[in-house]
Amino acid sequence: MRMQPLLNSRQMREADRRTIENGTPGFTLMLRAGEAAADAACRMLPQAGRVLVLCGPGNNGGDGFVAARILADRGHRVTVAAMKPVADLSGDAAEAGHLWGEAVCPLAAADPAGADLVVDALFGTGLARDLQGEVVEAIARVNGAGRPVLAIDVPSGIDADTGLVRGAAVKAERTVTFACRKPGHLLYPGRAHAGAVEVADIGVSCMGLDGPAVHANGPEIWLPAFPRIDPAGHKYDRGHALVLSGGPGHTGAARLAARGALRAGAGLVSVVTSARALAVNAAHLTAIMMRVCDDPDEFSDLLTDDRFNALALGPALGVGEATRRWVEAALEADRATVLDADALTSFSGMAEGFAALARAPREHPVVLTPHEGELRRLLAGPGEVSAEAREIAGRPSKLDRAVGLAAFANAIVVLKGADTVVASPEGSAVINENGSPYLGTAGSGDVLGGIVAGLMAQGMPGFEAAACAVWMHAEAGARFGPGLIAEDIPEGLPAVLRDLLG
Ligand SMILES: NC(=O)C1=CN([C@@H]2O[C@H](COP(=O)(O)OP(=O)(O)OC[C@H]3O[C@@H](n4cnc5c(N)ncnc54)[C@H](O)[C@@H]3O)[C@@H](O)[C@H]2O)[C@@H](O)CC1
Ligand SMILES: [K+]
Repeated sequence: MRMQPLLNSRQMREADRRTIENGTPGFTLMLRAGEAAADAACRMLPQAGRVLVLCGPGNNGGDGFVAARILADRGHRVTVAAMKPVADLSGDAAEAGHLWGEAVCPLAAADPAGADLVVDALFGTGLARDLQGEVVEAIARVNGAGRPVLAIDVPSGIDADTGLVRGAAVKAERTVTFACRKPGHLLYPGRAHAGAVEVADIGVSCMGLDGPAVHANGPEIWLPAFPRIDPAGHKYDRGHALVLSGGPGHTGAARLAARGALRAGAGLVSVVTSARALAVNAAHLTAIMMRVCDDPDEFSDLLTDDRFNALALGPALGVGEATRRWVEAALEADRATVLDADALTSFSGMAEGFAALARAPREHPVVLTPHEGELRRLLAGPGEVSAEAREIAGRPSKLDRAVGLAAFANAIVVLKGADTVVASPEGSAVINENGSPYLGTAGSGDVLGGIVAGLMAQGMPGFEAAACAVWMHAEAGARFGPGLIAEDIPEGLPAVLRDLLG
């Protein structure tokens, strides 16, 4: 299993530049890129057919001209429509335009409805601003025609770094990209626009580049750090996770999280419950134990016992001062801690105060698991918030928001969604892609927090535990499929673990 780096457009330009400096001409790279695109097009259209290639003004368009030449040589009827006449192109793209060597029609005349396949080579990693005018119209015609579309490198109009639509964006059935995928292939809406993404090796290395280390999430990231069971060990070697329960009527979330922690392999898991909620918790728990704490001071006393080594709190605790005090007690105790839901929302408009608590010197990791709304409420109020916090909340890119909050709070951040991002305070991140829409079900996030805590209870480092939990949670959910409810996710973990651990 190899790590899958995701390079942003600046890193990709740097990788191209280094390859060219090391002796491979840029035009050679373009020929390889164009050939890879033509190969992908032929797989989509195995019989000779009508292919419309749309070429932009830069090197993405250059790849398109090369692909057009190869497709025509292989017997397809190829029409090229371009934003600029070949005479106005420069550099490698001009050379590619000459290689095509046949008529080019203006973009406005392109007729996607009359094609069996559309090859989109308008813009790639060089997209620098929102699209306007005739390109937007052409993209609307392509998307409206309903013909299969192959995008070269990135669906045009998708920002390769953020996955956001810049004005308008092509909807592709497949995308062929070069060297490695870009964050915009995994982040929505880019992921939906890209369709199936294949990576072509054109002789450009993605390794050893400066800047953020962003990867696709997968076992190669965290399996080496996965806690291995000692054949001679016992449950006390595998940690004791505590999950805080809400009051009577709000206890289910904690039990879901606790079940996630136990299935993830924690040796012992206890639900911390008030005396008032004890009966209802007791009625529903068997392998999971209970501890009664009626206030944060009792919780602090409990935490003088250092066998309790991982904590999860937030879901169904209620928003307000009381929950803030439980969070303070948890953070002061310096255990591996997961904060979710109400534990975050209770600090709405108090981002600085929250960050000060989380940033206090500590030995054990803090993992925050907000969804977008919780991140926004934490960082942007309502209430007085610093310009720094507001700026992070307002970043257009999900990746940048996650990395920003991680640095701000000196915590690992799991920014949840269909394209969950896990970010470390140092700026590295993974983007998850094995999820399924069925995971968006009540209580699903509670189970996730519990899995993170369960892994950390076994000594797994915070970032790896978070990335692993996100992946296993998504995998269990995706395998279950339709009808999934949160209770099914912990029960799906043993099969996932069996496959992972062999
Ligand atoms: N040596 C290389 O750099 C290689 C690049 N390759 C291809 O080159 C692409 C990157 O090429 P470029 O950097 O030329 O970038 P693009 O071809 O993506 O687009 C850049 C051009 O579009 C213009 N532009 C940007 N945003 C615009 C907007 N909103 N409206 C109108 N015009 C806009 C820019 O001024 C520039 O002329 C990659 O995506 C890939 O397809 C491949 O050929 C492999 C090798
Ligand atoms: K493109």
